Amino acid sequence: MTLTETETALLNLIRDAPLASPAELARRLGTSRAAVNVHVSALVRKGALLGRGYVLPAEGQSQRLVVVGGMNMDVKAQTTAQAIAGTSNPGVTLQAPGGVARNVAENLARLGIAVSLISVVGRDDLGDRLLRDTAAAGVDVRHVLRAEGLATGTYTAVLGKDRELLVAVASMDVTEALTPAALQERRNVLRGAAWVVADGNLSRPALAHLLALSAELGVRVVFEPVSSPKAARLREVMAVDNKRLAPFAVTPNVLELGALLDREFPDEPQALLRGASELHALGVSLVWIRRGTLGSLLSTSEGVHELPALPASVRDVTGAGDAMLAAFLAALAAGHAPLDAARQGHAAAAITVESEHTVSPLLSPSTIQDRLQNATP
Ligand SMILES: Nc1ncnc2c1ncn2[C@@H]1O[C@H](COP(=O)(O)OP(=O)(O)OP(=O)(O)O)[C@@H](O)[C@H]1O
Ligand SMILES: O=c1[nH]cc([C@@H]2O[C@H](CO)[C@@H](O)[C@H]2O)c(=O)[nH]1
Repeated sequence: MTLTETETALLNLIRDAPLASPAELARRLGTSRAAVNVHVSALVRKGALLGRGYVLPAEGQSQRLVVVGGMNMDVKAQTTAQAIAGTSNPGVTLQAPGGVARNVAENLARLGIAVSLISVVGRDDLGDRLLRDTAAAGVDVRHVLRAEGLATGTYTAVLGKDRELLVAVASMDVTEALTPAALQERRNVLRGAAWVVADGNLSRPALAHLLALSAELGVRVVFEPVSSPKAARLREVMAVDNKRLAPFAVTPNVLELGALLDREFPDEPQALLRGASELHALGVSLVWIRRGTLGSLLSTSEGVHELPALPASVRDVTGAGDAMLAAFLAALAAGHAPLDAARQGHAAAAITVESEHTVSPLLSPSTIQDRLQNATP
């Protein structure tokens, strides 16, 4: 992270007087309030400040996160014998609250982080259940929109007898109701957040608006692509104005990396790192590429790291990436360095793949620590 002379001077002033107003900072720096706002945004983008209110990163400091995007009821059907296409197969089904943004929010709450969810459900029984279950897990759901005349989203996955995904259908038209205007009405929820997580379920206009709003408020955004078709939305939004709209961080798997950069990538470290460098050149500071059982690659201005996946007895991989992101952010919020935070992310993913639920009810700071200790040779 390289700071300009003015940014360094401003950071020192903020260290001395964390509660000084922008006007006061402008006076001491001999510049305008507008210029202070621009420098503060740059400091947040570079990770030197955590957000507006000029909060500096500090060990153990409690922070609030906001997650924006999709919320579904997941229906997972597993065939009990080898699946036969084009006919009815005997099997078992399980319903569990899902949706990437909702999952990330629930995992964060389970890890003790104060988290608000901005999402949308229909005015129906599934919506009631999702709101009730998500609130019970500790998420602030007061800002979830209830769309009139639209059904709550569902994600229906068919798994084969060895629990591999055969096909899945996401029915999420309701997400369109999360418009730029709906996000604008909720802008005060974003103010002062340590991070905003945006998922790829957001429509292009909503994503563009959220990125612009977060830049204006000086809040860092991490974009979780969800799937390769949805990842392409960020590419299209950034093509308009990548300097202003690039998120601070992105967490694609290999296919989604391809969609972000509009070409295919082989799952090889050198090729993936070239992709990460291209994203850095577009203004993304942190790129964390997921490689399933091969682990992940983390690329920041501090360097590049290859991380292994932790051993696990897999029951259902749904939601592993969501838990991994949540544990990573929870660790960053607690003052850990990105590499250590990423290790905690892999431990959370291992705990999640062992659960039949999309969010493991066993996830907690202590189960993550146990998992890491057991994984150390
Ligand atoms: N079969 C597996 N065995 C052990 N760990 C796994 C397995 N699949 C995934 N994981 C763990 O979960 C992490 C996230 O999974 P993956 O890399 O597939 O990301 P993703 O495609 O974003 O996940 P998601 O299924 O949530 O969309 C992996 O990096 C790894 O730590
Ligand atoms: O298009 C989408 N497909 C799947 C999901 C969700 O992904 C979760 C697993 O990572 C799962 O809960 C599903 O609802 C989504 O939010 N959007």
